Amino acid sequence: MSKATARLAVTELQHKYGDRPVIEGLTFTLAAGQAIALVGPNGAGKTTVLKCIVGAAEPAAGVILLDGLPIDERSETVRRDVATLLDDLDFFPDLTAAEHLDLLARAHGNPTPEDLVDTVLDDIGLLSAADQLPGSLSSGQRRRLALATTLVRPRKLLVLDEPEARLDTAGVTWLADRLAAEKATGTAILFASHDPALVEAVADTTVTLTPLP
Ligand SMILES: Nc1ncnc2c1ncn2[C@@H]1O[C@H](COP(=O)(O)OP(=O)(O)OP(=O)(O)O)[C@@H](O)[C@H]1O
Repeated sequence: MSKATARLAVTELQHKYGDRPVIEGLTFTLAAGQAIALVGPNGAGKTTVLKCIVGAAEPAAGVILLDGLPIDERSETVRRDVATLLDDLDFFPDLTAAEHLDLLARAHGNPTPEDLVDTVLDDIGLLSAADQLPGSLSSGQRRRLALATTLVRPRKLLVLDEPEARLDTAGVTWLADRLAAEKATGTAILFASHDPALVEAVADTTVTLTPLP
């Protein structure tokens, strides 16, 4: 795949915490409509790579290009095109599940998101919890709501850290189908996962990281 056509191109990425290298010489390209899974044991550096890509961590070296341009999380284009779910989200305690999604969709330029919000809530199995406050949702339901935030906004690249976390079996099956549908509409997906079945179902390419000595 040529770098010119890659949605995301990562070249010779290096990251250190203090003096300790965690990522060294990582290179991969991700095309529109494709998915790459980052796999490897705890501490291998998967989250660190994702953080470098979304600007939450500063690489020590390397180049990260989104559609051929250096990725800059402050740019409007990047904020529009890259939908990210890394950690658990902090929700507003006094906004319902539906209001969170509504707010996010409007912030990303959709003036009439009601139908979309209903569809996504239904899709993610939270329609009956639409009017609940985050504090009254189960941890799995909160995780579903967090995933839903990536689905009510524009996106060309989805960056997900262990999206399967806290989902039940049906939820993981839904997630695999949903990510496949995302790919079919041209979204590129970079995700870290410890679930071999999800990786098998979604990833076109697997990048295995190993902890550095
Ligand atoms: N803020 C930090 N400061 C110092 N070291 C860190 C920091 N964050 C992560 N590390 C270290 O960097 C290494 C990679 O961590 P990272 O979270 O990227 O791994 P991971 O592959 O995502 O692990 P897991 O599968 O447990 O989520 C680990 O050794 C971790 O201890």
